[in-house]
Amino acid sequence: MDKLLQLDKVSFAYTKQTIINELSFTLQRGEIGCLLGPSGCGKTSVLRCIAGFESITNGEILINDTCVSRGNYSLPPEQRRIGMVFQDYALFPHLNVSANIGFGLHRSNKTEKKQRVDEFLKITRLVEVAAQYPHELSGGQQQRVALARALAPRPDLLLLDEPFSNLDVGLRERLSQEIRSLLKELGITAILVTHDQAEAFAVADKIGVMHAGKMMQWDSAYDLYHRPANRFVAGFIGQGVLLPGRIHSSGKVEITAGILTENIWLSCQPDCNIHQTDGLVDVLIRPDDIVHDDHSKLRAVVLNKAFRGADILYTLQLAKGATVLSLIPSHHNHAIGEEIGIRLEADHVVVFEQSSVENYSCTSEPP
Ligand SMILES: Nc1ncnc2c1ncn2[C@@H]1O[C@H](COP(=O)(O)OP(=O)(O)OP(=O)(O)O)[C@@H](O)[C@H]1O
Repeated sequence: MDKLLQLDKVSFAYTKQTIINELSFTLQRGEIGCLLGPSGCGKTSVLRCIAGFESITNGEILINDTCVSRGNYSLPPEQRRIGMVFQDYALFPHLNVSANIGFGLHRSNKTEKKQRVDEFLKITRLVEVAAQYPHELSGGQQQRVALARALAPRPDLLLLDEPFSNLDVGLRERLSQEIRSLLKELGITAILVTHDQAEAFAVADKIGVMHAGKMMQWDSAYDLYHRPANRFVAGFIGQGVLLPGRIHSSGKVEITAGILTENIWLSCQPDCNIHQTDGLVDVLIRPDDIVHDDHSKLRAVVLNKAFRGADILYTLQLAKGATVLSLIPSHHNHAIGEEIGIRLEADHVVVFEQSSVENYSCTSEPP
């Protein structure tokens, strides 16, 4: 694999307000990356810097190992070989579908242009509506036109800014999977911006979780969920609760809320000093770590429940007062206030040091 895009300690400011703060990540050729984070954390600004619409204040952006942006230099957007799909699609209303798709092909002759437009009409399943205008199309069709228009000039990199946000949930899910298949088939390297985790998980190979202009973690969906680098990522990705715990000198972790009968082994990074901090930690417990078991001695009271179709997400209160979440198959339909049996079934847990501002995330592994 080779690097297609590299951001190295990129910073960007509007007037004096820092918007992006020493952000770094790398995307390999053919990979799909996603920037995920709360509103205003700077996701769109990162795309605009990569596209060359904004000048960065520090750091470097490289595409195909060539620097396109640094503090005092910015290659013009039209020379970056980048395609963009915006939230509102930005289709030209006075041009029909074919003309919209062909818009960026000004370097091709007439025959080449027609061939390329026909190819992308087919790829994006728009042949039947080729002569129609944007206002005559559904939201999903408009989005496919925007995608075809961005892909037709064969860019090195495709940037997608919240491309599904105007579509209803069902269509979003279907189109996000369709787009992933299409990009993979064509071998296109792409970055998607979204604040929807399900969308990021469905489309991306690598996900960057951003917070206040900083990259909190750039990783696979699996590692973001199971090995979050800090408390922000642990709270932002998936669901779960942090329960107080204690690390024993044996290297095992105990959850003081009393949900463990046996302690779990813990393995930490070499630079982690968690064992020297009186062993006080917060242990991340995910809803899938707590299973329903009628025979368990550990009892919990149903505080709340959210029906999810196949499962119900229960909020449960333990005897010692702590609250946990549990994802239980929905045929186990318990009433609020009912007491049920539960047990912890976790292959691994993640812990964070309680006392330090620094966040150490340690993951337990079987001995
Ligand atoms: N033209 C501008 N002038 C000044 N500040 C701006 C401008 N555009 C964006 N900002 C600020 O930059 C910050 C990051 O905005 P950006 O749009 O990159 O965030 P985002 O993560 O994409 O947000 P959202 O998910 O809401 O689209 C915000 O605080 C925003 O107010």
